[in-house]
Amino acid sequence: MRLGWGARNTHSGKGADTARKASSGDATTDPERPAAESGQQTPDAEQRTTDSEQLLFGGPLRYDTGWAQHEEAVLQLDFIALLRRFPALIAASLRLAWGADRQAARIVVGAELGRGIAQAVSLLAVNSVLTRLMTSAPIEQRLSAAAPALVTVACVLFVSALLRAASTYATGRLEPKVERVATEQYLERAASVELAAIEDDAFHKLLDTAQYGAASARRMVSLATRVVNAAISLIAAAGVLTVLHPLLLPLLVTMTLPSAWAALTNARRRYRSFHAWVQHARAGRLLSSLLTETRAAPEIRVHGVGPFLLRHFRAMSQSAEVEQTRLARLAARTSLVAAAWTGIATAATYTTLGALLLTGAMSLAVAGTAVIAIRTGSASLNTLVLEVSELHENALFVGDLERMHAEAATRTVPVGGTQLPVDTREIRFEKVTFRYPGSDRKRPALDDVSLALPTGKIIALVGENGSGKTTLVKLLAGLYAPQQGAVLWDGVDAAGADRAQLAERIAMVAQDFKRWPFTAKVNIAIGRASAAMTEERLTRSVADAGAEDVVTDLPRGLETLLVRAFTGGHELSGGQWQRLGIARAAYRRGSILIVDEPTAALDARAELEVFDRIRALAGTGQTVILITHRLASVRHADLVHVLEAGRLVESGTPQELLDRGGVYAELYSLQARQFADGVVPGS
Ligand SMILES: Nc1ncnc2c1ncn2[C@@H]1O[C@H](COP(=O)(O)OP(=O)(O)OP(=O)(O)O)[C@@H](O)[C@H]1O
Repeated sequence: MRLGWGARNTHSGKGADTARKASSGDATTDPERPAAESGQQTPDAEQRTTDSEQLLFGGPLRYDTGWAQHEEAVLQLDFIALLRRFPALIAASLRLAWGADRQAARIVVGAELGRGIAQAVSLLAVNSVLTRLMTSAPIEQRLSAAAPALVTVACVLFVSALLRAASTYATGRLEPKVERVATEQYLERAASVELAAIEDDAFHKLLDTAQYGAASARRMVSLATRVVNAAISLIAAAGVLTVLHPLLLPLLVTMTLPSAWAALTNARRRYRSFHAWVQHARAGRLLSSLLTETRAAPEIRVHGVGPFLLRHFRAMSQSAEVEQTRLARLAARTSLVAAAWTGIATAATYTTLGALLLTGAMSLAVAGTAVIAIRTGSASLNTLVLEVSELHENALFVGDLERMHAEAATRTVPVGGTQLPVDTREIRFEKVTFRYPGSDRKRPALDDVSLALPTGKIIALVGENGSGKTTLVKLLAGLYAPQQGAVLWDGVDAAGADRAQLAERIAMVAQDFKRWPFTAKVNIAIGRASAAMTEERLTRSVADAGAEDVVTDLPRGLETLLVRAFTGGHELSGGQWQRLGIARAAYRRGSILIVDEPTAALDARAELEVFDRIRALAGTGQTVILITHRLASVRHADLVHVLEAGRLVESGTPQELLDRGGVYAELYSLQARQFADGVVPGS
């Protein structure tokens, strides 16, 4: 049995094409080449990715724009592009650090610049020491001549140590701040987008990849520090080498190129693999959390779902392990090639030094300094290349975060807009047609619906499953905008209205309202999280919802934590939760109260009571939009709209609809007959 996540897998957009091209790269005889040079996946990798996609999604993954952009990002991981981006990377790290803590950023930059200069001075001082020691003068004279330079070396080392300590402290202070700021921005953006974006799988993938951006931003701080330090000490070593002999600098570069190539090749592979496997990783995490989740626990035990989930988890982990092994194998091979290349270049460097010494083109003192400078320089260059490639790799993840910010900005709930009439008398749906974004269903969820919702009344929405009732109230609450037609508040189109003002007026008990893992008190007061919590308002809301018994039964009353698996945690029944949900909506005190299936989990007595309360709320001037399948409860409604397959088929008072003998009357008599059958056996 397949798990079938990501059912919509037949995407044929531009992004999908790019991704398909990317994953069907030329099969070459060198398994490294496609990943390392052409940016294409190996046939092996392609096969395995496809296998995992089959396992996960029952077909090819639906790639989207994010993917195409990652392709570009991967292709940017070549040496020239890296060099070109170097200043931008350092600037990006600085910006992050500056935004998080200016003082610490100043200390890091100052200390690292100081350390680089200290390194150059110490190299020159070492050269001076060697030159003075390697003369033919008596040893005492040589030592006293070298003494000032030796003191300089000691002082420089001392200053360098102090600077290092300062840099370590400031970097340590900066890193968590950078991560916090980046994480906060990520969460803030994610929470501010339209509901449609959250439901869009392409945006979700972007959210997935971008979540690593904050940790990468944190790493970029210390990496940038090390890069700056290595760059300065490399410049110092290169300067000294050029002064000593012009041949030495190219030799130093040749020695270091192989590790640069290896680092970049491996970084590119890792990044590419990450993007190919990110949804796989999320699905794996989801599976493991299902196995430990309290709500899934009963079914796991009664239906024996555990082994099934475990089997899938194992299969997914194993395919991920295969990918890790592939990466490790390729990395080992690349390192081996790089090491051989470095060995040859090092031998050539020291042979050249020997030849220069033998031919008398270089003195012994200069050769000694050259060896030290080459060692320092190659160490710096190695560090530089490794750190720059790592910096770049992390910058790609920060790039994902920036892309997510940019995408989120285009999908954010708009701020400001037309003011809604203060005392709206009627909300009208005018020829509204709505299809869920990305939906491939033939018929829209709402199809050319025109209806009126007079305020201050109880209006019931009735219809069979999937007829569009919930969709209609979601449009009313401004969670979606219709593709055709308009929702008019006394003639003002809600599409251009101030969304904050619109939301302000709505209180909603959705079918699947959130059961927050907090105390009962918070679960109610979260209905208006921006307002200060007051006891009076809490007590009123509990009473309005008829939830007094629920609260009294709780071990610590409103202070009881409503989540199992935490110390002192308590679980409510479905009906008890439902009453708390209504209390939450009552606490919100919106002028329009939407209740979607408010009594589905209630017993007969509670149901009657809840409807009485809801009617009482309408009596205070609140508009109540009621969605229910229990038609007996609808008889007190002022107006009933009946939906069928996304279309409005009937409207009127309950009595009018019964008299008309249409859909409503049919559904009503069906329910009444069931009830009568139960009461009067044999009838
Ligand atoms: N988020 C969504 N994305 C895509 N399609 C959706 C979404 N929510 C609902 N639909 C589809 O829209 C149609 C109307 O659904 P809606 O939830 O409005 O029906 P309903 O009348 O409230 O049904 P029920 O009585 O079962 O709650 C259904 O065909 C459903 O599959």
